[in-house]
Amino acid sequence: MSSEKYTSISPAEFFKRNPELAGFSNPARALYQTVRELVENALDATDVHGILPSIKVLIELSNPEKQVYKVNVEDNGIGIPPHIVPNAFGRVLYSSKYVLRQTRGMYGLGVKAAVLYSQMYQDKPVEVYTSPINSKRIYYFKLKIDVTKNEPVVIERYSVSNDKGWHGTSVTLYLVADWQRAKSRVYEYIKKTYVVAPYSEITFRDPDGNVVYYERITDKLPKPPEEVKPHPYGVDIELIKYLINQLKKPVPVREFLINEFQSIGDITADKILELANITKTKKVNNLTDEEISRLVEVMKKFEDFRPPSAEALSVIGEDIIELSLKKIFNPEFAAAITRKPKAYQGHPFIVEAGIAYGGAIPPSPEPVVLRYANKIPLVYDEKSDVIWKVVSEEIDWKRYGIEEDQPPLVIMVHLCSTKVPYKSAGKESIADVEEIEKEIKLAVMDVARELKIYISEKKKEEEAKKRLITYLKYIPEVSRSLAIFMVNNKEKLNEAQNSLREKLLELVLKRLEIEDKQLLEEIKNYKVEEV
Ligand SMILES: Nc1ncnc2c1ncn2[C@@H]1O[C@H](COP(=O)(O)OP(=O)(O)OP(=O)(O)O)[C@@H](O)[C@H]1O
Repeated sequence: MSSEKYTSISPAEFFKRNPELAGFSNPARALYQTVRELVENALDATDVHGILPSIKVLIELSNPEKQVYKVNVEDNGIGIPPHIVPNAFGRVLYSSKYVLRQTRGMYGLGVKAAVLYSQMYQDKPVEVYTSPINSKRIYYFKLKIDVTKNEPVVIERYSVSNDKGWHGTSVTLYLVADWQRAKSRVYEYIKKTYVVAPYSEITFRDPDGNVVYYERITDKLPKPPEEVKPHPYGVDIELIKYLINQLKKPVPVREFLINEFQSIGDITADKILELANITKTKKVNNLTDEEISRLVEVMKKFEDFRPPSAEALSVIGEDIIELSLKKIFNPEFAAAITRKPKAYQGHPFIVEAGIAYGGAIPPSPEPVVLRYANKIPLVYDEKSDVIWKVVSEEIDWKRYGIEEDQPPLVIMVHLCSTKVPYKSAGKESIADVEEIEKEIKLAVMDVARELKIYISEKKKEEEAKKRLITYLKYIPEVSRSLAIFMVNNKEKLNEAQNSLREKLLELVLKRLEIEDKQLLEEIKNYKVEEV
């Protein structure tokens, strides 16, 4: 007889048992991941809603004996309505981001995974202060998660008057962590976050008391993403059933298609229903399972839909990428490209790429690859990411004029989508979806071509300079001989010699088509005295 025991566990219990799936695999990574989840929520509560972010991050050693660290992140975002707070922080898989709009968050897990990790090894609850926009009160909550029930347990709550009109959220978590091992990743994460959001102001105080302040360098916020309806290419049977269940009252299937999906108008709805052999006027609640299945099949194969709307996406933009690359790496060359929107399985996506070369970039056997997804810098698991695969395996850099064994090269790639295909809930690497891989390759090739032009022009200039220097060496001697030949008056000899020098120099420069103004100046100054 079998002695197997069958039980079910709650989502909270599942992530408590498997914290590594959410990125909490050890005390160092847990600290990094906590900062990340809080900062991402802070940014989602600001830039996505058209607010210029001001974010404060603080990490402090709270109990040296047990290595308990306090992490506090405060934002000036939209705040959280008080009746939502307990679930937002205490119920795994509860989110405001299960809609079709590009946000950093998408699973409804991040901050709860941090709370779960926090309460596993120390006893202080999570603390939240929040005030929604225009709220007259600031609300305070202290809570934990009941892991078995996947429910918040509110330990303390109160509210105070919001005299100064503050809005935003401040979250404090305590966790057993390893700052020394997390340090470089936390710094890297904050810096890379700021790089693609230079419209933010970020203050970071670390446990050693060091304060870094990233000032806002532009007030220009990227266009916030808009919520969109699902695209028919992304449809499945369960989605149709879900959308039908969400309706306040049953409507005819034709109206349902037009109202609930993007890219379906009167004519397209008629065509789809004809192909699926469903009566237009049939109410959706009367559709059989077989009819829904036929409808899905037709929608997936229908070729005349417009591609998914890119309104739901918010890119970083070529200007900001180029500016940031120049600011951080101080290269001799930088370029960026934002490609046109594309789609995979009904999800719109855009790939952006940037390249920086030379200057202060140190030579390295492998290029430095900066990976971003929905404006989140991806810091861990580089080698398992499709971006790495494209940059290191699919591009033949020699074809783009890079001949060094250790090129001073930085490649930046940003994927934005309403659905980023992460490999795990820790959101550190992107899966190799064919359409996305192809776009990444095209984007990197676009910027690499610009680099190729730059390198080949630079080479031409350098060769010309070398030739020129050879010619220049002969100019004084040639002009002296010619001058002796031309004038017999000793007093005029110098004058003639100088004028011949000038003319010969001009001729050589013209013949070599030197156009680089700086180089020209250098050569003119270099001329006679040094030769
Ligand atoms: N600082 C904040 N300001 C406003 N709302 C917040 C803030 N932090 C959390 N929330 C709300 O709490 C919800 C849950 O956050 P959580 O980090 O658990 O998941 P998520 O951000 O939705 O998705 P993901 O798991 O992918 O990060 C968010 O969807 C948001 O509505």
